Amino acid sequence: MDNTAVNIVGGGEDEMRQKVCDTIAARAKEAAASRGQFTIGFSGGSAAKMVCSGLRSRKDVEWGKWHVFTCDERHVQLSDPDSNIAYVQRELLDHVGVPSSNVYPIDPSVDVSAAAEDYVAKLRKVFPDKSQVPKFDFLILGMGPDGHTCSLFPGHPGLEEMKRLVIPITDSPKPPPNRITLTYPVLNNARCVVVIGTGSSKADVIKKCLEPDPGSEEPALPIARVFPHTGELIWFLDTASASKLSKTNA
Ligand SMILES: O=C(O)[C@H](O)[C@@H](O)[C@H](O)[C@H](O)COP(=O)(O)O
Repeated sequence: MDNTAVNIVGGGEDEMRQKVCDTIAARAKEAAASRGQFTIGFSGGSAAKMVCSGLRSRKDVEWGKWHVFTCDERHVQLSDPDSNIAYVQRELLDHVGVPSSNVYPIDPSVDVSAAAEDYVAKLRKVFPDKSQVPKFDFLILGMGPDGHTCSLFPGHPGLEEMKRLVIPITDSPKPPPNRITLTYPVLNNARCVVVIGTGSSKADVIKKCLEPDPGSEEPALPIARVFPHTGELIWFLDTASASKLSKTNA
């Protein structure tokens, strides 16, 4: 069953923000009703900007049921402008009622390897069954022009990690170099993954992912390896980032 939906939103950033946030609010309502909580992972960059600004004023969300993680995080102090969770805290969580005990920052006081292990322990507070890979209700992913997502970069050994849930990265080509990131076992176990792609700089990589050259022998790009086993995969693209897709998609 192909569980991928490609939504090309032609109405500009505001319409895209509205559609993405409507999707999040709907999945959050379903999760809260059926499981009593909503577990979500934020990526950094433009996806976080779009989602935080779009969710901040919503009144149809049970914020007390949310558990907020980051799909990847820079290994910096929480006061550092590069901190993904600090951005989400400042731009969204400070404006709504998510309990601080339900927000999971990294521990920047330990080295990046220990921070990855600490993050697994934080995941296990919300997903305690160690026989199961954590199953997030919702993950928000961005992608770079090189096809990276989270802090999983082309050609990086982390792409092959199939056991650890979180790994340290010390050579990120996107600064800063030291990060932690969820791995594919977690990404592909989610109930719903949204990929947000905007701007012409992403057009080539989106074409490669969604309309791959059948004769290509290139390894799949990191964002193209996101394919939830049973969950939904929803791409939200604007017209600029979708501009190289064939007419049947665009
Ligand atoms: O922490 C990070 O750097 C992000 O999680 C990263 O994976 C981001 O999502 C992409 O680099 C796209 O960023 P833009 O959408 O801002 O280009």
